[in-house]
Amino acid sequence: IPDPGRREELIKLEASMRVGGNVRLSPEEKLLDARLSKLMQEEVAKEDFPPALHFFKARPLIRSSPIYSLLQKMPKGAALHVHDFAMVDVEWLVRNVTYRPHCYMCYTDDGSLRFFFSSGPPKPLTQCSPWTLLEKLRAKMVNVTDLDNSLISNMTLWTQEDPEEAYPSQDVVWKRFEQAFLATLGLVSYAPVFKDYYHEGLSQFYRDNVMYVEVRALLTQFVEEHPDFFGARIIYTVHRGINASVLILVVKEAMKLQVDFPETMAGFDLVGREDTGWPLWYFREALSLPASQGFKLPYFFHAGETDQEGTEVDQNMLDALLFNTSRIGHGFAVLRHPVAKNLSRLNGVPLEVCPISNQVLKLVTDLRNHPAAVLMSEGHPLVISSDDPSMFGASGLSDDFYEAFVGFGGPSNNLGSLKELAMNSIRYSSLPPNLQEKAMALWQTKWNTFVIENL
Ligand SMILES: O=c1[nH]cnc2c1ncn2[C@@H]1O[C@H](CO)[C@@H](O)[C@H]1O
Repeated sequence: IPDPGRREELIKLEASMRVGGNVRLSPEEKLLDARLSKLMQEEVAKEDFPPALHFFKARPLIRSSPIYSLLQKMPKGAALHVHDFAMVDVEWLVRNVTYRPHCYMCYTDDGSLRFFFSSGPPKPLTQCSPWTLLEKLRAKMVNVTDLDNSLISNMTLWTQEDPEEAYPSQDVVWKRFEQAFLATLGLVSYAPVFKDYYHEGLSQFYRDNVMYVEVRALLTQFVEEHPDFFGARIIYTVHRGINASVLILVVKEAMKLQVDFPETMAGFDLVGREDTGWPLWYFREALSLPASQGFKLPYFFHAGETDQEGTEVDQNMLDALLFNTSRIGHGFAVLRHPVAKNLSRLNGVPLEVCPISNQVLKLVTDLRNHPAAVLMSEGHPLVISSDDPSMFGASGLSDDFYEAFVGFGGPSNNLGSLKELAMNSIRYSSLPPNLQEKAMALWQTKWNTFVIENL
């Protein structure tokens, strides 16, 4: 016969193990926590429970939730997993960038877009329509809005259609995803646009109360204009489809960048779909190069962004840890790899969890079933990030924080969980210790204000 006292004890023990389970709350924080807990009860009682729905359908429900408005105002710390060309609202790219002079456009045979800035017509691309100057095209059109809307939908996965019908498989969604990146690339890799793009990207995160970003980006004048922003660092990346011999050259380049720009370079990573790319072990010679020369090149590997069991790629998490990765991008496969999971925990190597990305790219349907729901309950080191917000119709970090906070454990979470997640993002960032301390102190001040203002 269970002893009620013992039961109580075990429930408390579990609660103390969660992310944030040991955070002690001040009297003010307790008041806010009580309010939050009431809101959470109302949220989980909703018939259309947002984390159970595809984000494209859930977004209006999320955005009208009082929890979302709190999360928006909350100082969330750092965004540690964000891709370069997926930071800024696509609307901005079309309405601002494609209206600049010298912007050429063409359609590929499979209906995707390519752009190029050039003073005269660029060299024709194979399997692509002839280039047209957008300025000329728009001058001839009666309805430019339709054109602009079609450009927008070409550069994001966001759709009003049923997402399950639009993207029936991982193959389909990844193909569209990579095409959208290629379209964006032609706009953003033009130097004047590049500068504005990063400024705009950092602004979008800053407006969402994020104070530091780790991205494949250049430092801009943004920090001077916003002294309470800690800037951005670059994780230099290359696509995991390249040859092992080419990676040797790329890693050498990364080492050089690390020496030349120690304050901007955070380290190195490989990107692209894991299931169709080379496994990390294939690149072992190149990846061993820095350490074999006594050189410190921090790694931030994408690993375990797969639901395929037992493939070579499925070993990426363990290999990332063996190569001494500083963090793991995604780590969705973690529950199937107990040894990798223990190593990540013992060595304090956090997983960068990106809930909306995993849902849109079809690793999980209902976010309550995301592996990070288990990790949260065990107090595993993790941070929440947004991966490619512009591709998914998300904004800053708030949407992903909502999905994690409400979806991964719902009422088991409290203000302490949010506090710990935000602090984790600073603690696990690659800011050097002195800046980390400064960032944490500033974050604490912002947090106290947030608490008082939202009691
Ligand atoms: O979730 C992701 N996993 C792996 N690779 C990604 C993800 N999101 C974006 N990219 C990769 O980043 C490149 C642009 O920096 C894109 O081409 C895409 O391959």
